[in-house]
Amino acid sequence: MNPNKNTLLPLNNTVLVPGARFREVYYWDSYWVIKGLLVSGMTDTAKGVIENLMELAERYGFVPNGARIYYENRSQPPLLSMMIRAVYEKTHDKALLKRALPILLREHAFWTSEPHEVRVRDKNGDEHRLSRFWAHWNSPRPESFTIDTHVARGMNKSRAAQLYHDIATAAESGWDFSSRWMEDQQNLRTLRTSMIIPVDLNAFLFQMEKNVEYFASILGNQTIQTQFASAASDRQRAIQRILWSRKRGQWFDAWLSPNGCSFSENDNKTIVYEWKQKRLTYASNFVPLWAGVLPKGDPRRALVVEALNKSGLVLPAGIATSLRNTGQQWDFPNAWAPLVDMVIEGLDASGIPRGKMMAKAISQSWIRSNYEAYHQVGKMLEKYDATSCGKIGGGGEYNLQTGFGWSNGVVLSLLQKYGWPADKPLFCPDAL
Ligand SMILES: OC[C@H]1O[C@H](O[C@H]2O[C@H](CO)[C@@H](O)[C@H](O)[C@H]2O)[C@H](O)[C@@H](O)[C@@H]1O
Repeated sequence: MNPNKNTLLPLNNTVLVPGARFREVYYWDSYWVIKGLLVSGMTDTAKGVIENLMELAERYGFVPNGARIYYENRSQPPLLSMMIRAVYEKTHDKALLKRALPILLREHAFWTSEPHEVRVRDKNGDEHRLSRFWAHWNSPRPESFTIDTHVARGMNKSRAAQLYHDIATAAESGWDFSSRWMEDQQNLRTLRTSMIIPVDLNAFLFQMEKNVEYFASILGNQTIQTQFASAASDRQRAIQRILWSRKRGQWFDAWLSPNGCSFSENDNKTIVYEWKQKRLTYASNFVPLWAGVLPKGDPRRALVVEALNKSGLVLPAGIATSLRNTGQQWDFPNAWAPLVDMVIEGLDASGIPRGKMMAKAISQSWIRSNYEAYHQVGKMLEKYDATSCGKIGGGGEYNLQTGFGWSNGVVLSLLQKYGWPADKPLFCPDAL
């Protein structure tokens, strides 16, 4: 392949792609692809997937959205450390950790420096640092150029540039697109992605910090171990003070005020934003349970399990992404394998008996629905519809894609975890 005539970024190891339209490596998809590879005993291939991402991170200082030239302006949800942990737990390969550590430090610096990192104060006036998504781009996305220019029609140059930035930033979040990032929760023209502190991103960064602490402890690097233990505990405190709602038993995204801000006491040049939780229901509100933000035995875990149970997101065929049907793909009624997996794993690890039961029940309805849809379409799908067993997903700017990397990975890992009860039919109840 001639890199001057192709948008693909060259990689040195086996490449696994999501499928159909998506013929290149994607960052956060790779975590669930690796889960599937590990279930299939393909550990070396999984290592190769990680090596590809590490090479990209060495080249750019972060892992790009995907292996295409037009994805160089942004990353995606940072799950590299989770991929490394999954492979390490199978192989105990210290050489992998040794190679990964400096790369993870660079990736951490990318997410914890401006403009990704922002400062906010809690109700007691204590200052905290949390991160947001932020693409370095303010033009239409090359891969969806006509669509983006259409969305920005009639806007003046600077308003359009701001919108293009928030569109690309939504792509960095992996949730492209969702009412979650819209001021009025229905119109793409009101996207404000870069002015939101997202729950899931900070949960992923907490995990990254805990993983780096763990890897450093294995490698005997006490300085990094201590530094990251303290980074994780700072973020845990910030997540609890800014994003948690005890009353609602879940975490909510915080919206930054573009006008309301002051300067940091420690350094009078850095902006400290005013913020407000937007208390809307999204599957991402429950990601911190998966990421272990609440320690083992913490009574708040039971509140989260109860809140999820009553959220309206748990439906007959999986977990809905949101409660709002906007026609966007990261909204109701779509159910996505990565979100379903994080919810199931979080419930299972909660230590709450009801949570464990819910995890198993959601897993069964998900496997059934995937199986039924496979039977109808002959392929695994990118997303499903949570409202009814076997129903396929839709919405958004492109047609439903088949293949599909993360759906395959999640179904394999759930089958490995729970098996399938011999006395239970695999087809949807009303299809029998
Ligand atoms: O081409 C449109 C957009 O497509 C990608 O996003 C969607 O597919 C990815 C691959 O499965 C997935 O990681 C992402 O969560 C999906 O929303 C791409 O990541 C976007 O940057 C791109 O504009």
